[in-house]
Amino acid sequence: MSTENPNPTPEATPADAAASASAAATPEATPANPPAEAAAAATPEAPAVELPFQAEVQQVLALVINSLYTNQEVFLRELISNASDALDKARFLALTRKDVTEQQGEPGITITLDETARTLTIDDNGVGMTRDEVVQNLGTIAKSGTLEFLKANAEAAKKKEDGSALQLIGQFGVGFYAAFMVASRVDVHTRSMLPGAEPVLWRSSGAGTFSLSTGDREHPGTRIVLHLKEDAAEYTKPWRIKDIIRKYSDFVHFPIKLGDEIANRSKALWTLPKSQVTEEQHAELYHHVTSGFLGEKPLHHVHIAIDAPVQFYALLYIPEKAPPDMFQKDRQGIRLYAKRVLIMEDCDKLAPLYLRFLRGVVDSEDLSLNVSREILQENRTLSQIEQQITRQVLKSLKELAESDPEKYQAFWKEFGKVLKEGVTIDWKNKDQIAELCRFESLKTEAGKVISLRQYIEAMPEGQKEIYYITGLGRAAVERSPHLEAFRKRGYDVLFLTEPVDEWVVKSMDEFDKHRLKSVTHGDVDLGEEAEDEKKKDEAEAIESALKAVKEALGDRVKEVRASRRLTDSASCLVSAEGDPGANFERILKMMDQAPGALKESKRILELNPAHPIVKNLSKVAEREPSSERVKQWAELLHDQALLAEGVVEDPAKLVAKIQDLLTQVSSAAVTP
Ligand SMILES: Nc1ncnc2c1ncn2[C@@H]1O[C@H](COP(=O)(O)OP(=O)(O)OP(=O)(O)O)[C@@H](O)[C@H]1O
Repeated sequence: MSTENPNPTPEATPADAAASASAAATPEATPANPPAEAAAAATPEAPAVELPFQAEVQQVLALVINSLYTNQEVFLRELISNASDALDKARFLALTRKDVTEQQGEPGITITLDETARTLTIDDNGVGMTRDEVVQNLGTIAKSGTLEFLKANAEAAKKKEDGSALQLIGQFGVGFYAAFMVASRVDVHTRSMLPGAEPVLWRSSGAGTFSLSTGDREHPGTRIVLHLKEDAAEYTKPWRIKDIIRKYSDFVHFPIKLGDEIANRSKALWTLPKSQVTEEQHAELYHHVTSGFLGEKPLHHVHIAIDAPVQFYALLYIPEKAPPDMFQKDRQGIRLYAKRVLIMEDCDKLAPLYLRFLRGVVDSEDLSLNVSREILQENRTLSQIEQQITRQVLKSLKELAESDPEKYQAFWKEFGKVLKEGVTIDWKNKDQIAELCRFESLKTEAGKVISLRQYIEAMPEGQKEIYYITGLGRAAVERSPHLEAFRKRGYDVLFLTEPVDEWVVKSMDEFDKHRLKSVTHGDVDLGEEAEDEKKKDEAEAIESALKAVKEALGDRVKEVRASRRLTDSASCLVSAEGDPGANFERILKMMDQAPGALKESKRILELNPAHPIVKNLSKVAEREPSSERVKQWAELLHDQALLAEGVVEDPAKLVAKIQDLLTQVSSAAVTP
């Protein structure tokens, strides 16, 4: 759901009403994005009606009540979180529309406990809900797939007994229903700030239906009364409630009143000096802004306070695990506040795409509350904030890599492939991002990574270039014949095994003055004169093989030449310098962006002049350059080069060729 400016003009128009009435049917409707003008929605004198919960809600409720019962106390966190959001939305509406009903009193949350009646009441003077919104918000489940996810995870989470079950609740917009873990009946008295809204009373015992009637709430806001179950009487004890608030909701930047006391510190965490924010508070805010994403603590946070050229605070979190929506367009992002007022719940203009794993809050004094989403698209202040955030986050990651390499590796494992995109799109910060990149290599163990800087520092004398190989995984590149000469020389070769790497190397010609060079492209020159001479002689010695093989393969290869990169294998295929390369072409094909349009570039077949097969072939080819036998061997040298890359176009045909050859060899062996 997004809290964009719902209506920048002060007067509601018929068009608004029509638009918002249709919005009421959408699950994304929120009070700050009003789905229905109250005038169109309320039916003031209607008697109480009994309505069924959406079928999904019934199942979710059953799961919440019966399966996810450990750590019950978080129900309060969920209700406070909703109240805090409602207060944020009220502030926003009050500042952007003149026609809404004024909020009464200071914005805040009040909790009242009644031991005798065994009730807990949580009251906010936030945005409230219209009748339609009540039905929509407390009768259905907004996010699709919620039930399936809960079902799939509830049992596993329950078994773990580490609280992860409850974390599931917040993540899927079913926070409110957590009330039924502790309450046998819930009454919601609410009244929307929208013009003409009537009070509504929603009531349910969580068993299949809810009733809806005209309420008696005088002012905008929501009061939720929990009639606690017998075994939940502890939640009428002030000390218990205070504890829970301290534990989960201390960061809430509205006062939470409990009796005569304010139970939380009610200060926007991001405005505090860094040293004053505890790890627990970070965890709480993180939970709030991520809707309790899997209940994890943030892996790392970046706390920014900047005064010029634009004033803003930012408290940004990097999750422990990649959020499942990271690659979706409507993923959760960073919340944008202007002068402590939430103006957008998910603003994608605050960080570049390659930092899309960031979650958190940005708050600026320099933004007008009246900005609409369209204006934000072009907003200069926002782009200045984005630049600062980018710089600070990259700096913080660099510090993390230096101070806590293990944690950095954990970060890299989850988000490396996203961060790497930065090399290809952010020219200004390309070098800093390149510094942050990590790769496996010929010399690292599987799963271990090194930086480009570490690579350079470990280069043996004489090595000038940074060598890499691209492919679809460590296993695919590790045994590649292209690495043979490098292995022999003791040169390391970076393994670039993610699709994005192809774009990375195309955007990065060099790093710290060392050229990046693909070991599967062009010629290799490992730089020893004497070697060169020797190779030249060897190449001359296999002249006939080179010619005969080229003739046999015809147009399928660009060239057949003697290899300087093979030591053990007989043949390999390489791309000409400047050609896209086989792996890249394979990736493009998989992406299938322009089916059929992609023409594979031809490659060069290299033969190892020191290999017995090649030497023998050369001798035979001298005698009978176009014989069937020579053609057959040429085919096999080509096939075996493809096989080494894990790609054989027609395996059955290859098997037939091998069988043929074995037949000849075995016949020769039995004939004395
Ligand atoms: N105190 C409240 N005031 C106004 N609206 C509320 C209040 N409590 C709940 N709502 C509305 O009911 C909706 C459903 O609440 P619920 O806690 O089930 O999910 P959510 O808050 O949308 O998702 P999540 O818990 O993941 O943040 C909210 O999005 C909000 O629109």
